[in-house]
Amino acid sequence: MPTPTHFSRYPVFPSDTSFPVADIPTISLTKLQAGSTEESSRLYEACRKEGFLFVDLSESRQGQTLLQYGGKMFDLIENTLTLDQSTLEKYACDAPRSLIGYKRKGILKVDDSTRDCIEVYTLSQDDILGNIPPLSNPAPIESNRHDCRGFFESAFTVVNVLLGHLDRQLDLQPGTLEARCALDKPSATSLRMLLSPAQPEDRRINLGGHTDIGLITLLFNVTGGLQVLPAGSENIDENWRYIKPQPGCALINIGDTLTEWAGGLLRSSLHRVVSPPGPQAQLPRQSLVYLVRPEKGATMQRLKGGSVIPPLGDEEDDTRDVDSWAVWRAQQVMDGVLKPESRGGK
Ligand SMILES: O=C(O)CCC(=O)C(=O)O
Ligand SMILES: [Fe+2]
Repeated sequence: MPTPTHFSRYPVFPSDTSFPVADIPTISLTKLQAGSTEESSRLYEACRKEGFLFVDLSESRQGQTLLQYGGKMFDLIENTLTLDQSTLEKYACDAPRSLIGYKRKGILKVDDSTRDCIEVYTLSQDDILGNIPPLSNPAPIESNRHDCRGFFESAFTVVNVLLGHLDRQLDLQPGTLEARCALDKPSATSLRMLLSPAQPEDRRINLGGHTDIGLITLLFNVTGGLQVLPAGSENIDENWRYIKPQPGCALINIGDTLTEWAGGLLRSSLHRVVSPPGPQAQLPRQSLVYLVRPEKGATMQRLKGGSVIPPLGDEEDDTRDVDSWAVWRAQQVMDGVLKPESRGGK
């Protein structure tokens, strides 16, 4: 998570059993950077079994840089999403075609009778890094473009360490996964900044169960509220588990596209956001979600070569373009047609 200062602003995550916590492994970035085969196997196991893991950034220089930028982005969420509604509406996104820009509360279905209660501002990586002509964003973002760039670059540096180990574990040529999402390649990669209002009286779902569409997600939050449905559990309320934020760590989860590319070996897990547990619900909740998507023009086709990813056999290869696939899926989910569920994993 960003810095201890951000943690100290909130009551601690309650320890009573009415807020059951998921068992999520913590992997050391320093050990991965040093090439530890044991840590690499632990990473791969977590990507297959839970689809979620913490990466401890605190001992690594690159990790600490990311923590610092994460802290700055947390301040930016507050400065941006507390602007008045009419200012934010000028940047309204064009969902589901594109989520870049501002999303007000209530656009997404949580279930048949309820809508989401999260405000979101989504920043395009291409915009911040100059892969496309600049877009217009609210003033707090425009005056902090330099820090936004620092966030994207340092977050990708960390993600790239993970992708390098996944190449190795999946018996792919070194650099295979990075080459498909490199920073200078136009893509739908984005940084989602989320803010939910305080909801002390209300134990409700803020963002319905979903899987992330892209390759891999790096997430920072300070208060609880994110929940995962553990592998093998039926989708009923009692089975959902909270993910307890860990200081000095980023939370990572595998997305649908990487699961498809790897022939289902990795797990894209169903997750959702509910009111923060206990006293944490008295304050607004922020979170920062870096969603890595493949380069434009890539397809959903399974990665070939190597001895680990299973060959296709009789199944048909999915030649759809990644971005049109994502828009199609987002529309299905928004309309409540497609019931999201976990994919892949062992
Ligand atoms: O707010 C969170 O903790 C998670 C949000 C999330 O899952 C998403 O934006 O895809
Ligand atoms: Fe998500």
